[in-house]
Amino acid sequence: MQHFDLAVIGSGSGNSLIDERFEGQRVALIERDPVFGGTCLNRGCIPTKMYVYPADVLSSVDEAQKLGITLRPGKADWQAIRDRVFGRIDPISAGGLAWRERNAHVTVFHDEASFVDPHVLRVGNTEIRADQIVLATGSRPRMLNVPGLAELADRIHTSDTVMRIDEMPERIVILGGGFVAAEFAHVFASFGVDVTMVHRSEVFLREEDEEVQAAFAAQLSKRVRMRLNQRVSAFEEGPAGDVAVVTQDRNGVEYVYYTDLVLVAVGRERNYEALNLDAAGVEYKPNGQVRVDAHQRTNVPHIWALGDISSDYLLKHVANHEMRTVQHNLLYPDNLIESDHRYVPAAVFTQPQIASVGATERQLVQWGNPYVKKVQRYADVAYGWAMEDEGHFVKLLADPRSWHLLGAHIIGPQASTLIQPLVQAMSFGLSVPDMAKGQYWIHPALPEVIENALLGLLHVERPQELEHG
Ligand SMILES: Cc1cc2nc3c(=O)[nH]c(=O)nc-3n(C[C@H](O)[C@H](O)[C@H](O)COP(=O)(O)OP(=O)(O)OC[C@H]3O[C@@H](n4cnc5c(N)ncnc54)[C@H](O)[C@@H]3O)c2cc1C
Ligand SMILES: NC(=O)c1ccc[n+]([C@@H]2O[C@H](COP(=O)([O-])OP(=O)(O)OC[C@H]3O[C@@H](n4cnc5c(N)ncnc54)[C@H](O)[C@@H]3O)[C@@H](O)[C@H]2O)c1
Repeated sequence: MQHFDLAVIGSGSGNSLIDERFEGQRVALIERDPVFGGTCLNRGCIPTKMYVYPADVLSSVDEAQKLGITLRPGKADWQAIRDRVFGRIDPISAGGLAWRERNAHVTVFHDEASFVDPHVLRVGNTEIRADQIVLATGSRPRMLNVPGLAELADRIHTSDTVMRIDEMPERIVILGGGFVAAEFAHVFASFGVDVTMVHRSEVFLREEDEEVQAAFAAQLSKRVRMRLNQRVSAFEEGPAGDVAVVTQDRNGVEYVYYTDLVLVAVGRERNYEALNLDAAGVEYKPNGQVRVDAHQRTNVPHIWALGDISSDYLLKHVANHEMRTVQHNLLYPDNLIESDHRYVPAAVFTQPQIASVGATERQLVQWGNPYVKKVQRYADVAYGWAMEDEGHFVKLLADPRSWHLLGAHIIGPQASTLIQPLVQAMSFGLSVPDMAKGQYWIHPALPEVIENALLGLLHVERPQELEHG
């Protein structure tokens, strides 16, 4: 049996872990997918944003009129966009694998890994032994278990497949109301596709602040049909050889949506089943989330986990952070470090963009935390005037005793960029007055909307009990 110092399962964030500092070790890297490099590179963050950018450019035509310019409505060449995206990504994936296979200290296995015992993995038809094992097996799209799925499978897609289709559909039904649904709704609507979003609950983007949710629904509903509180009950062949998506609302009333293509975007499931975790005694939650401590160590001391398989956050920047924790802890076992999950930001690259970090107002109310809030409109700062902005804002929540930020929520252009100084302030404990007044803010740049939100916080009325404290 081949013996390794380290076995890493999963070539996404797991692959990045194996840097030159592991050159003295014998390392096994195991990947079951013929495509190397994991979700973010091949079917997640990167290709989606490469579709979002042209969607942003195309949809800017709608903004032009109010600025006094006339742009001709554009047209998306699906095949050109698709080929540009994957013409760039596929060689990166293939090149990454080729480079890895040339590493003398790394053996790449192209097979599925499962535990035989805490130190032994079955990899295809062979068994290997490793002193340390890292689980980085990620997640996959959740599929709905609905009649008609198998028969119409060629037209029912997930985020794994929809970006590679040959022709852009005229109509698409998107099932779900989370990040994936929101981003693809923007992409397809901007490309001129007739988009219907069907969601089983009553709000889109359930984790976001309520004011952001409301603004998002109001703005996206101008471009796509949004249907709430409906569950899919069947997929059927439609009269025109299309797909009939049959849904039911909470009162049992049935609806039918005819479409050329369906995108199922109802969340993700962790890739834990094939690992046979019980054979290693590794603890996991009923949904497959592997339990880890702050060092990213499972209950079995030589088995570590990172990224979607174990994290509360299915985000690449979190997977990368956790990867660096595991990397350090493998290299310096006498000086273990912890992952920092205090201020994890997220951005939804839809239109309008959304970004957030920290608590929502709803959470602060639930927790009974005193807070002050300021909602600052883009439209009230100079750059917002230049943009003739409507409906976008920054919402800040702060502790009126310590003046530390508790949450930041942005909906509007460049939200994913504007949030970063707020993440920095929260991470390093910068107070609202210091951040607002202790530095220059470039005039008349868009971050003035953050500056004004911070200054505004200092002027809102504080809860009465604090005035006398
Ligand atoms: C459409 C989409 C858009 C996204 N956009 C963003 C974004 O903009 N920003 C962001 O931060 N995050 C985004 N994400 C989330 C991000 O892609 C993931 O959080 C991240 O890629 C997880 O990385 P990972 O290393 O944990 O897993 P992965 O990258 O999924 O890697 C896991 C690998 O393990 C392999 N594997 C699984 N089981 C086994 C086994 N038993 N044996 C061998 N190999 C196995 C899999 O084949 C896979 O290659 C997006 C996700 C999706 C789906
Ligand atoms: N920009 C980004 O950072 C980005 C982009 C895409 C995805 N992601 C990550 O990937 C994760 C997965 O995205 P997602 O949109 O698939 O999931 P999600 O968890 O964001 O949303 C899933 C939605 O589907 C609904 N749902 C769940 N089960 C259902 C069922 N059986 N029937 C009908 N509806 C159901 C949920 O209510 C929820 O609204 C995100 O949570 C995020 O962490 C990040």
